[in-house]
Amino acid sequence: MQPVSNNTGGLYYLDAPDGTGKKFIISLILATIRSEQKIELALASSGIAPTLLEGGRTAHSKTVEVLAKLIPRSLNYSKEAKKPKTMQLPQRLLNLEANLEEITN
Ligand SMILES: Nc1ncnc2c1ncn2[C@@H]1O[C@H](COP(=O)(O)OP(=O)(O)OP(=O)(O)O)[C@@H](O)[C@H]1O
Repeated sequence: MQPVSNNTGGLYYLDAPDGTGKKFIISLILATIRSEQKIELALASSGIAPTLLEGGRTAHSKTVEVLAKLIPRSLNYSKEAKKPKTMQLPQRLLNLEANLEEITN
């Protein structure tokens, strides 16, 4: 939770044998972030994984479209400074099914 609290972000890979609590720990992370009224998107590349978590979504072109709309709207431009004053982005884009190839590329 430290990278979320400190807004530092990061890439973390959770790998463990079947039935050892991966979904359990991800659900806890999701619930904790959402309880702080922060934005969390849980994404997966295939159909079944996102259905296992609260608010999970399949990461496909529709998701990218939604993000593209969401990001400019979340910018609050200062007319004088001509640069973004505040930017509210999801605290975490949680990819539920990243494989090693996707991570290393
Ligand atoms: N820390 C925990 N305390 C109590 N129960 C737990 C804990 N972690 C996991 N469990 C329970 O163990 C079972 C398996 O956990 P979970 O489904 O999260 O594992 P998984 O690693 O995601 O499984 P899979 O690899 O099959 O998808 C669930 O019934 C879950 O509620």
